[in-house]
Amino acid sequence: MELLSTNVCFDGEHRRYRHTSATLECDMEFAVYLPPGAVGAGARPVPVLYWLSGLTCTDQNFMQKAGAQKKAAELGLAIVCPDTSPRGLNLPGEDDSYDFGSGAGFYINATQQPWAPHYRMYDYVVKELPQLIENELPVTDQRAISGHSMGGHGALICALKNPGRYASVSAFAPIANPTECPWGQKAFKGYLGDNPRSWEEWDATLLIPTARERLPLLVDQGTADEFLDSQLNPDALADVCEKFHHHINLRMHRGYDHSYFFIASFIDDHLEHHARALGL
Ligand SMILES: N[C@@H](CCC(=O)N[C@@H](CSC=O)C(=O)NCC(=O)O)C(=O)O
Repeated sequence: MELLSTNVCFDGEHRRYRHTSATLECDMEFAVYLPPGAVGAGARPVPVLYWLSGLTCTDQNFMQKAGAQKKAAELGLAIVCPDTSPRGLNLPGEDDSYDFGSGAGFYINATQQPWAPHYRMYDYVVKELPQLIENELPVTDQRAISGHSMGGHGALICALKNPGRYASVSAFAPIANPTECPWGQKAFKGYLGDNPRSWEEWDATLLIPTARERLPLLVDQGTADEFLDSQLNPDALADVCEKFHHHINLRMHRGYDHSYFFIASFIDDHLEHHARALGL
C-alpha cells in the first residue's frame, strides 16, 4: 500500500493510504489514526476501532470533523476509516445521486449487475481491509466497530453477522431498519434486486432475532435529526431488541441533528465504550 500523507496529531499520526483492493477490483483510499504508543521508539501494536461513515463521505469526514484523536491517543486506540464505496469505475449512473453508487456502498455485497463485481463493501470492511491493516501496521487483531447513519447500520450488521470478530459495536443515528425506509429500499433494490426477501440478511433490525452473539448495542440519536422520522427509525431496532432480550442502550439527545457536530459531542463516550471492551 502507498502512503499518501502523514500528519502528527496528539503525538500520534494521522495517515492516508491508497491500495488496490482485490475485493472491489479498484484502487481504494483509507485513513488511519495511530496513537502515540503505536508510533516511534518503543512502539507496540494497539487495538483498532473501525469507523464506517455515512452517505456522501470519504475516509476524511470523520478524521477531520469528529475530534476523536485526542481521546484515541489517551486510550491507545487506533482508528481506521475506509471510504464509503468503490469509486471511479465508470459504471452507468455511478455518480448520479448522493444515496446510490459512489459514496453510498451501504456496506453490503451487491448481487446485481453492474454493481456485483465491485460493490462488495461488506467483504471489504470485514475481511480485506482488516487483514491488510493487521499485516502492514502496528495494530493487533482486537477490533471494535462503529459508524454513522449508513455507516452506523453498517457497523451493526458487521458485528451481528460475525460473532467473535468485534469486541464491541456502537452507532450514531444508524439507518436502523433499511428495508423499511427510502434510502435503504433504493440501495437494496439497486444492489440486491427486486425481491425484498434477499434484503433481509442485510437489515440489522431483522438480524436481531437470530443473532448468535449478544454484544450490547450503544446507539446515540439526536431528537432534532432531520432524517429521524423519514429514514432512521431507531424504535424499530429498540423494539426488536426488547422482544429478543438483546441489550441496547439507545440514548436520545434532545436538540442534536444528524451532523458531525452531534458525533463530536458524544464520540468520547463511544471511544470509552470500545476501550472498556478491548481491555484498554
Ligand atoms: N442530501 C444530504 C445528505 C447527505 C448527508 O447528510 N450525509 C451524512 C450521512 S447521511 C447517512 O448516511 C454525512 O455524514 N455527511 C457528511 C458530513 O460531513 O456531514 C447532502 O447531500 O448533504
